[in-house]
Amino acid sequence: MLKITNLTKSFGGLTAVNNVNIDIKEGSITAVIGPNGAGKTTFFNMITGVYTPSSGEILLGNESLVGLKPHTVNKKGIARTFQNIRLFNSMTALENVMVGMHQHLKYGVFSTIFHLPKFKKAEKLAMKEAYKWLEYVGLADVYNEEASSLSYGAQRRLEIARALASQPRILLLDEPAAGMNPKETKELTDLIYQMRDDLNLTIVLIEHDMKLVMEISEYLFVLDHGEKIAEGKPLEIRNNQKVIEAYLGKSAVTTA
Ligand SMILES: Nc1ncnc2c1ncn2[C@@H]1O[C@H](COP(=O)(O)OP(=O)(O)OP(=O)(O)O)[C@@H](O)[C@H]1O
Repeated sequence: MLKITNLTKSFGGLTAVNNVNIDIKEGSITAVIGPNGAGKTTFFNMITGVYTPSSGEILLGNESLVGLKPHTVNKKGIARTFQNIRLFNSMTALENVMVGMHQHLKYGVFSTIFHLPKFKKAEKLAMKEAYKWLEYVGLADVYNEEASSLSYGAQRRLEIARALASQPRILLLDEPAAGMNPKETKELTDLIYQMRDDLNLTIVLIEHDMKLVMEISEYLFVLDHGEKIAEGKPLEIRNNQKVIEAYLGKSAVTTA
């Protein structure tokens, strides 16, 4: 579904992602892992149009995403969450989800400014739809609370609801379990399965929580210093010498 070929991104003299090839299968739960600074977020930023690759190709089906702006990539069916939660803190949970939907709303600027009936009707529908997504991620009871007042786990769910509201086919989750307690992580795991199964989503996640990654991913790609050093099923990755060395350091492995 997503075919990434020879993808490279350099910042001045630093090559953050170096000639990486990754295929993401439709309907899969795939993880991109690697030590700090391996290039994982840069990789997501290229897929979502935040960064233009220095070279390489990103194909969604037969269509290239290279050079497209983030909102265009989103319209094509790719949504994401961020490593550092990016919500509108003083807006309610419901309003935050409505922001995620704006691309799909059909009223024009004129109707919006003058609050014409067309706008009001569209807004009502949008609120209903946004509420549905809050219900889906288990946040219906806090729909009217300010985002900043929600627990950390709830804020991460709210980001997911906002991403879902843009009706993606592929959802990229950047460290979704960061800062979560074990109960929240378990609930997140259930939600990820649920999204894949109910919504036919393809899910790609960057995650440092190895327990979660090994449990939930069907396939993994491992980056280290910008290069893909391994790919495979969880068990293969767990036993891969290169991966163990990347995480622990070569000296730690040889002296162990
Ligand atoms: N905009 C930028 N300008 C310059 N260097 C950058 C930029 N973005 C990322 N880098 C560098 O690229 C490298 C890869 O960073 P990236 O954030 O993609 O790694 P990561 O695998 O997501 O790390 P982490 O797990 O710590 O989030 C790092 O050395 C980082 O400092």
